[in-house]
Amino acid sequence: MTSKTYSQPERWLAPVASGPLDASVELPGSKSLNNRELVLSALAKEPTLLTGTLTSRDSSLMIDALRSLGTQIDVDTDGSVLVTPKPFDRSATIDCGLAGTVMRFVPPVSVLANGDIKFDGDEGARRRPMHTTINSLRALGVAVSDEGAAALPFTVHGTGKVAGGEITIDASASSQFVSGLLLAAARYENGLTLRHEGEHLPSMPHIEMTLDCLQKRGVKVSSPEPAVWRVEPGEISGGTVAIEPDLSNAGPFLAAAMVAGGKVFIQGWPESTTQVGDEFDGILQQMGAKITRHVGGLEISGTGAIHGLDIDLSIGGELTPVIAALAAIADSPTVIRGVAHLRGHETDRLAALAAEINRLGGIARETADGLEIDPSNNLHGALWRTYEDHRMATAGAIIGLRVPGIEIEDITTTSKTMPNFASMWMSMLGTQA
Ligand SMILES: O=C(O)C1=C[C@@H](OP(=O)(O)O)[C@@H](O)[C@H](O)C1
Ligand SMILES: C=C(OP(=O)(O)O)C(=O)O
Repeated sequence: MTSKTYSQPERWLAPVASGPLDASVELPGSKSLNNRELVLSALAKEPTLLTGTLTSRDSSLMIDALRSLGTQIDVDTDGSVLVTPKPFDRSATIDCGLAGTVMRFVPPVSVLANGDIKFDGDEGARRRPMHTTINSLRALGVAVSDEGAAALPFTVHGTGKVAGGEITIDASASSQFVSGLLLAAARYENGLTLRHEGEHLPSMPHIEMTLDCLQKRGVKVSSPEPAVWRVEPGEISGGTVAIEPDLSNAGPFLAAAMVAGGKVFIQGWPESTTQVGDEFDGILQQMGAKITRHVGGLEISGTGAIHGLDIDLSIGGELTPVIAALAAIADSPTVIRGVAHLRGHETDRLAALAAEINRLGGIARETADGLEIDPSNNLHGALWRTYEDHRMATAGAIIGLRVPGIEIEDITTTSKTMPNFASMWMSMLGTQA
């Protein structure tokens, strides 16, 4: 399982923008919402129809994982997905690929199975932090066997029910440890009171997204004090749930308008959302963009001028590669702070971004919890390594709009959350005046 790749690696020469853009972009569904709603649908008391879903490696891995537990999932050609909950009555082997949402969300669900559920994933997944998930399941009284490394692979020995109650975890390395437990907790006999004690708590909006998804399905949730959450035991409703467009994946397209100049309209930008990608609005304005919200979407326009900034991105670490790419071609220095946990993402993103920006003749330094990036007059084409990371590939494409000759090592890494990235990028450029 560990050597499995989704598709053959494919080099891709990033296209240079030859003029200002005038594009309208339709994004695929949000990975974070999609995979939360798949989990909640499998745990619900009745079927759920999901519309506007994401079709990508991470969503397929989640569908396969929930099917392996027993859930019936019917995928329609129009992109809607009907999830019919069924008993988790069997043992199973689950491939997490490189998906944080699968490796952190499915184990707390699998404790409800009557059987042994084995989890493994890509080679890179075996390096991602999993100790908090494993420790938290043990704290709930569930037997988990690992190979001593508190990482993938491991097996959850489900008995069909869990008492729940109160546990304390350290979620410094990922908010997904919190979200995974909260998503499953309404099905624990006594619900769950979850307390985080640790140095950092990254990605708060993702935790708020989890609470919001639960609440919308009739689950009683609360946060009695900071870093403490309570999920009452109870039924999870089904019905019809629409998945919003992925605002984190809007990042490269928004950045494109700033690099090439001109404007890009993102279709379906929600008026209100729990997605942290909404933060691009304020951040990119600080970097020089003009943003206007319209009914039905958001429009960004740029002039090609990009300014550096000093920013704490702890609330949205997954936005870092886009900001770092813009910083590499900005006219003033950038400091990105508060994202030490990015070292446990698809790859060590701080090391990867610094190495690749420097390979192009840029000036980037890793700090303990982020990056410092200075303007450079020496940017040139080179290989841009992708480290199996979708956001490394799209970051390279952003710089490639300005700097000729950037070859993306493997563009198929974008299949993790946006398999059509390359063709969407080309059609956006096809609109150049
Ligand atoms: O819950 C989620 O859907 C996510 C939470 C965040 O994880 P971390 O807190 O590990 O950064 C984010 O980076 C990831 O892309 C998706
Ligand atoms: C960190 C990310 O993914 P994952 O859900 O695998 O953690 C990401 O998409 O930026």
